[in-house]
Amino acid sequence: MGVGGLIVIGGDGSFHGAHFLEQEHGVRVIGVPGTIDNDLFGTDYTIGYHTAVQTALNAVDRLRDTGASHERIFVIEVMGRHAGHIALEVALAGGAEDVLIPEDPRPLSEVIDNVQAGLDRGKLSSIVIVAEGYPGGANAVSEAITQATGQESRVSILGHIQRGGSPVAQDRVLASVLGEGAVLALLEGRTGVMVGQHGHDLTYTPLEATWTQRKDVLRSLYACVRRLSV
Ligand SMILES: Nc1ncnc2c1ncn2[C@@H]1O[C@H](COP(=O)(O)OP(=O)(O)O)[C@@H](O)[C@H]1O
Ligand SMILES: O=P(O)(O)OC[C@H]1O[C@](O)(COP(=O)(O)O)[C@@H](O)[C@@H]1O
Repeated sequence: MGVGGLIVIGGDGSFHGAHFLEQEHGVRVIGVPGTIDNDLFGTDYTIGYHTAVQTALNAVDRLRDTGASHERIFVIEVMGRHAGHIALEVALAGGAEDVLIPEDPRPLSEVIDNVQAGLDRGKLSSIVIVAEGYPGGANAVSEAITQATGQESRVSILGHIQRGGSPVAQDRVLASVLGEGAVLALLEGRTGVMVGQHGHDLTYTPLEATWTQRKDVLRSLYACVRRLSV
């Protein structure tokens, strides 16, 4: 085909295509992780993730104003069909009362107890962050909270605004570092790997491992959200 090398930016769908191009046509390929979900094995962070978190957090800050002034519970749904990375960071940074993620479909009674405990202590508003992939999404969570506590709650589904806009500095830096790493990898003769970053180190993970292995959410963050939401 006359293609010396190909750098593919994307997630597991794009990497599947890149893998088959390499296997079936001998094209040298390097993957660069790009997804707001941050759910790719082989890198601490993916390009787009930090921007999506910041965008969602800005929305949470705005919704908090109505929550406080109107004394309401807000159930805010963030993206993440299969992953709770965005939800966890938004919940922690946004001071949410609780967070629900697909990796841990715990019973809603726990969230209700948490919200009720806040109400009993005189809290006038609460924020619950729900990742899109949690069963039933924000609507189911809101209905259950209202039914159990008798308090009005409002749902806000942030949707596709989380996947666009001007990237935050962390994403620009990450994209620059990984982009350079991908070009250098090709020049060094590497192929069939995704360039990622662990701490300050660049790493190269076989493309197949990025979809056969799973990156877990940071359990320490999850525990921290729940400890701080008292
Ligand atoms: N198994 C596959 N083989 C070849 N190409 C694929 C495969 N899966 C996805 N693709 C291609 O990769 C593109 C991006 O995949 P998609 O799943 O939409 O996004 P992402 O790369 O973020 O996972 C698709 O539009 C499709 O053309
Ligand atoms: O409705 P769409 O366009 O399929 O997008 C929603 C899905 O894409 C994601 O935003 C991930 O997108 P990217 O991997 O392209 O960044 C998921 O969180 C969500 O489930």
